[in-house]
Amino acid sequence: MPEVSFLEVATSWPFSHELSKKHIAQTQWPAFWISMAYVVVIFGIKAAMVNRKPFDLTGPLNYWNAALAIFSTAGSVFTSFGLLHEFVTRGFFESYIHIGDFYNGFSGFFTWLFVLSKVAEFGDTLFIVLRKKPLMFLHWYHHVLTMNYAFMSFEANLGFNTWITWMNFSVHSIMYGYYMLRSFGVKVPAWIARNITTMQILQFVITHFILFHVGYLAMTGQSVDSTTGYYWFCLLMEISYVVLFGNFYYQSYIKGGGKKFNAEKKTDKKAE
Ligand SMILES: CC(C)(COP(=O)(O)OP(=O)(O)OC[C@H]1O[C@@H](n2cnc3c(N)ncnc32)[C@H](O)[C@@H]1OP(=O)(O)O)[C@@H](O)C(=O)NCCC(=O)NCCSC(=O)CC(=O)O
Repeated sequence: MPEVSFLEVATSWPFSHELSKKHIAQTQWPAFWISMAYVVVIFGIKAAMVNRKPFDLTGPLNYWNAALAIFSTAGSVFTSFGLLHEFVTRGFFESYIHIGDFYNGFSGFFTWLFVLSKVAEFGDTLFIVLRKKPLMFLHWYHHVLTMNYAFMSFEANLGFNTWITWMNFSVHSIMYGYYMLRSFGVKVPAWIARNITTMQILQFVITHFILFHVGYLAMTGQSVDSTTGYYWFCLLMEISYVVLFGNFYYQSYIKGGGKKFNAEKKTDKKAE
């Protein structure tokens, strides 16, 4: 199979879903090995930083978060149009049962970039370890698994990936907006962080409903655009995210008044 370059896909017009699939198919294994190297590198840096002062990376972090916030917002807008087109032309349920035009045109272009951006998002963790901020299991586990799911499942033309892409872009536009404000030094109230965590959990819960519906249709012998392997990969991944983010929510906002709310009270007192 001839190699397909990034530029070839990026400049294909109208956007070619088939070409983007070839591109992701040929990069999915390098991406897998990058994700393994990522784990080694972040823990290596974490260990190397033990006796060093944290780097002040405020400037680069501002640009990083701003870029990801802009990219996610653009992705959210274009995939919203893509999904809306599916609702109007094929109906609400069909938008996740079978694939239509979503992977073509601008929404297809951004979905392809979405997959690739999952490798770029590893950069978040570099900032965490170099700035000596706490590295949560949830964080690196989520980054590794989401990236591999996005790359591996792209070839399978899954109906429900349209919704997953759109929801994740939309939540990330707000999440990176939040991180951007934080790195700019803006004091964002804990209730806003709580609402963002709620939105993250909500996207995983909605995906559960979609998967249950698709699973029910498949079990009753109806046609769905899914495969058994990727269906279970997706379902188990989503279950683990609900558990981990649910626990994060409990620790941050509920247990003993909530870590984030308590930290906020402390800084408010100091400021008085
Ligand atoms: C409200 C949240 C978005 C963020 O909660 P956090 O506890 O991480 O947030 P926080 O306010 O305490 O910020 C932690 C510190 O990280 C800095 N920080 C800045 N930019 C960052 C970036 N791009 N990635 C990670 N950390 C970053 C902040 O400035 C802050 O540093 P300082 O203390 O110096 O100000 C939450 O819902 C969440 O997702 N928590 C899980 C942690 C995580 O890694 N999430 C992102 C990947 S998960 C994801 O992406 C899910 C999805 O797919 O939807």
